[in-house]
Amino acid sequence: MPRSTCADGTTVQNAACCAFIPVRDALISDIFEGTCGENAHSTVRIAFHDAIGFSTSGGKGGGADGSMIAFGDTELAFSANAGIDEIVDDLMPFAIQQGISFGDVIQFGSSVALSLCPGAPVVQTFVGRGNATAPAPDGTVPDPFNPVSMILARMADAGFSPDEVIALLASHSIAAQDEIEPNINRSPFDSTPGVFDNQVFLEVQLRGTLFPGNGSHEGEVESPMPGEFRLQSDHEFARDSRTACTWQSFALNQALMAQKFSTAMTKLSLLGHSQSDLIDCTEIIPQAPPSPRKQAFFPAGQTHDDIEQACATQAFPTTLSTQAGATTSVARVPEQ
Ligand code: HEM
Ligand SMILES: [Ca+2]
Ligand SMILES: [Ca+2]
Repeated sequence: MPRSTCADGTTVQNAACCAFIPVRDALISDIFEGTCGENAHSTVRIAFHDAIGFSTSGGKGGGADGSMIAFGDTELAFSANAGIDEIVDDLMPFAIQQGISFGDVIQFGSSVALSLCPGAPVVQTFVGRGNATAPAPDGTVPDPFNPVSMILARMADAGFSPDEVIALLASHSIAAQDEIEPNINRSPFDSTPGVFDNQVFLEVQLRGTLFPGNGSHEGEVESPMPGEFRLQSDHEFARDSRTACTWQSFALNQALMAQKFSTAMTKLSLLGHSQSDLIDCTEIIPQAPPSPRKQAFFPAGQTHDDIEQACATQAFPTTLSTQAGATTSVARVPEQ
């Protein structure tokens, strides 16, 4: 098939992708403000919450269909979706103005958001989703206080293996909480929330010693450093025999993490769809800048002694270095 030339001079395999070039540019400038900040993070989160309303055995929604926006009156009232309303307020009028479906604004938007986060992989990205016909029922999105078995069972019901779940949790490298403890909103899950690195896998493996805010809350456990917030579910995934070795493998290998995440994200974005019904527009997704480092580091003041070894078959290596300087508080992600 001959390549088509778009209005801006870009050539693409499928002419339908031309229409998404101005959409991409407007997302970057108007929604994400050119940075891997709150709105980029929230768009990756809604990509999960919208898509996971799906079961391989049916009856749990249409997957990556934009139902989180189209049926927001229903789905945004579910407690696991607390806080998602903010990004819906941005993406809903944007999609209408651009003339694209809610399912596409979420999944295409997530891939574009990732392109602003240094270290993130390009995610194979499809467009052409139709409109949602019904809301997802409550209970499809895991809560951070759910036991590992329960989260793995829910994810398996949607078609994901334990290894794929851990790969998707690389997203918590560009993440913060607002809703569990609103007093310390925007407190991140790792010390580098603007970088898609593997710090979250290393830092969640460190011994928890403090609560960053005012004591404990449901779904929260102690974190290793001031300002950092740790989800109970992340903590348990890092220590459960079913997932600990995969968790550690990502702490030790950023390239592996990025590659497994990318594949799992594409799978997520296709829930409820046949790939052959959609159009592959990956070639208009920009490549993110590289991560500033190739290896994870111990935050200042922490060493290998602070690792809670959990993988039974491979010891955490002693080769990673400690960041220079005194322990500092992890800064909140600025509000957008
Ligand atoms: C599997 C179990 C998971 C649980 C229990 C979980 C739980 C949470 C919680 C409680 C928050 C904080 C929300 C708030 O208070 O504002 C959060 C944030 C986030 N989650 Fe997850 N999550 C899971 C999986 C995922 C997956 C699979 C993705 C994407 C692929 C994802 C992406 C994010 C992102 C990007 C944020 C940050 C949002 C922001 O900073 O605005 N999470 N998650
Ligand atoms: Ca959905
Ligand atoms: Ca990070």
